[in-house]
Amino acid sequence: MLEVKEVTKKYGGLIALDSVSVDFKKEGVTGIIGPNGSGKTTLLNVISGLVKPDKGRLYLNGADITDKPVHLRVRLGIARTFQFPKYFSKFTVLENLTINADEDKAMEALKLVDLAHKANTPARNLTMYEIRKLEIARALALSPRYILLDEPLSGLSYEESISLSNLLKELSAMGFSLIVVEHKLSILFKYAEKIIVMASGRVVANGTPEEIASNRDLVKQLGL
Ligand SMILES: Nc1ncnc2c1ncn2[C@@H]1O[C@H](COP(=O)(O)OP(=O)(O)OP(=O)(O)O)[C@@H](O)[C@H]1O
Repeated sequence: MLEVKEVTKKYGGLIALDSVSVDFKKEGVTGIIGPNGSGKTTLLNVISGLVKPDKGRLYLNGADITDKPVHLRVRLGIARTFQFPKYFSKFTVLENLTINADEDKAMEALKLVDLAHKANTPARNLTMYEIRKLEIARALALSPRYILLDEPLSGLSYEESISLSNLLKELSAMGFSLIVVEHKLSILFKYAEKIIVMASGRVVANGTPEEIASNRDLVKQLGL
């Protein structure tokens, strides 16, 4: 279990996270939703170790990981993807993975996302859909237990979004725990088991997709 306990992060006078507490179980898909600027990406950054909280602690299976740097969190099983994909366009798909993983692990990960046939293609020749899969494969090659995904469907067509969400569902069924920041709610609500709603740096609701969608006041208030 991954636990975020009363985490606060300020940027100058702006409170990006305001005493956020939330638990993530080991399996399944948790969606994080909320208006622009509500703190979703900052929460992923704090969990992955890119951003250090001003207050609060993070625990992985009971162990305090608050002061652990990114690479140690990766070793403990926390990997991520980015809203704006980070990859080396001149490198091949496989080379983009072998920067951080051995070739066997990298090929295994590419097979999981159905990108093995593009292993030797330079990343610059990929479509956005394939780049999103490359990012997921790069996370998978690190043998994670948790994968944090920041808007994985961004820039994809409806059909591509459905395909990618099916892939995420499969990964979840294989035992990976996914934490997904997403704006495409109708698709997210079909494959997430739990939804966390953020507003102004706080968790304002959490529940099943059905519970959140039936909370009309909340949906209206947040413009979701
Ligand atoms: N590095 C930073 N420096 C200053 N302010 C920041 C920084 N990162 C985030 N913020 C601010 O913190 C707040 C929360 O940002 P965050 O990116 O976490 O929101 P978000 O919910 O992910 O938004 P979006 O849906 O637009 O991606 C915003 O007001 C943002 O401008």
